[in-house]
Amino acid sequence: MSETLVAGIDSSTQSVKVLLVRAEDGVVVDQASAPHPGGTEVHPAAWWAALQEAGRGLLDRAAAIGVGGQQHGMVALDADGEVVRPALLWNDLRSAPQIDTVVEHLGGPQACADTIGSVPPASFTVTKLRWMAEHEPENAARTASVALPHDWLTWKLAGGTEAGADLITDHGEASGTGYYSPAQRAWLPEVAAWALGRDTAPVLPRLVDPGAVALRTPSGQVLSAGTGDNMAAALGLAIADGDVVVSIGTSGTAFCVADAPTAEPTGSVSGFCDATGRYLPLVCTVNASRVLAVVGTLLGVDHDEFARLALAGEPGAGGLTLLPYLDGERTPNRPDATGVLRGLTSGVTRENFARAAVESLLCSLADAVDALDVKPNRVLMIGGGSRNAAVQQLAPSVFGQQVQVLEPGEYVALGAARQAAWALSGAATPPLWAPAPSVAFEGEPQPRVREQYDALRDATVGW
Ligand SMILES: Nc1ncnc2c1ncn2[C@@H]1O[C@H](COP(=O)(O)OP(=O)(O)O)[C@@H](O)[C@H]1O
Ligand SMILES: O=C(CO)[C@@H](O)[C@H](O)COP(=O)(O)O
Repeated sequence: MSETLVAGIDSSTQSVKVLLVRAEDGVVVDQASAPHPGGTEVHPAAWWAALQEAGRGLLDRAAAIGVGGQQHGMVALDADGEVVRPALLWNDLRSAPQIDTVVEHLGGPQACADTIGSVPPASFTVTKLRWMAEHEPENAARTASVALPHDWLTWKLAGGTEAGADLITDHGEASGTGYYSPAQRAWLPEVAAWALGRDTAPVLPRLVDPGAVALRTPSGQVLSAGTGDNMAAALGLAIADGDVVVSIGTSGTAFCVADAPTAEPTGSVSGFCDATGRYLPLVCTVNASRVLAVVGTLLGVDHDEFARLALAGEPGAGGLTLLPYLDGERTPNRPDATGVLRGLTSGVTRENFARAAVESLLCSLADAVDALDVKPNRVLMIGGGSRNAAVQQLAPSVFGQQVQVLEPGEYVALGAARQAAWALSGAATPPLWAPAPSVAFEGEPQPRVREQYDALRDATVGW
């Protein structure tokens, strides 16, 4: 008897990854990836071209397909379904000035968080729509519908050509827009209309319930609702209460599952929905694996040599402290920040420079975990940066607890595949797949590392 295969897609910031997975037990039978262009403004056609390249010979073998994608990106479509302008991505912080406008419109920080689940950072789509209305009114006026990266790709897979005709999304992705209510689990079209500076709301994707069949491809394959990449990772890892996931990709994220929506008024925690009908409070930073890449490039070394150098450095990096807000920062909200290096002396070494970079990344992620305000039973680490031996070995001493590093894998794409298998099965709950293997790392707590970092972070407010 032939096995049933499903495909999971992760259309993330730097690349697209496609997994072909056995529906029955989640075993990956084939995979491929293709790069995305750099920058924070990308034409969606580039994602579609990359997906076609990576999906060749894989997607057509799947009975069902699920798409996970980088969250928040603004894909504005005109009445003919054409892209109005290149998408502004989650890490494009030009709409930071529009945060206050949105918060004021919704009645202040707490009212805003109660209405849309979050005090929106510049990543959220609503601030980008508002930016477009203020800076490109002709594009705002032409916008007939608004999708997000995974919605648009799912629509393309369904053969969509008419704006709004069959755009779909899920509650997880919708909760990152800023014109959706996690408490009511419904769109707020009036907020989208206001953001675009007009009376009529754009067409918003139809909300599909977790586990439902959303659409079909022209050849009849099931398309599940898809979701944002962090929700997909949560589904791929099948996280439970007490688990906190730390993901080190282009973004750094810390998230957990919850029974009730979050409405945190400081703006640190985004109150998302997950992909199973529950909630996913999440803290996100924009400077993650790139911090390691930038310092590694300056030192002229590859990932492995960089890790070796960092592990040969001293705890606290001999007093060298890096504040890693290289490209501005989202959490804390410092969109205009740049990186700061303190404690540079003539005794500086390559080892301590590498060490300072790893410690700074881990401290910013430890801040993210703290902002969630939960006591983790388990910290699970995923993402490209978690493959770095120095990150793995130093994380427990910075987080002050054991860290489980998941075996290298594409957990966003795996979660999207699990959602596809769920939709295909018609069952009430996702299929049970074996948990991904992980390695546990332990370490002596090093409070001095965080003290040094906290002092620099707090001394540079307003820089
Ligand atoms: N061993 C490693 N050490 C440090 N960084 C790494 C290592 N392996 C991969 N990366 C980084 O991980 C990033 C990709 O991670 P990924 O989770 O796929 O990101 P995204 O989903 O945002 O595209 C790249 O920036 C790459 O440089
Ligand atoms: O904005 C967020 C979460 O709110 C980011 O986590 C994006 O979803 C991008 O993810 P990666 O490409 O870094 O995985």
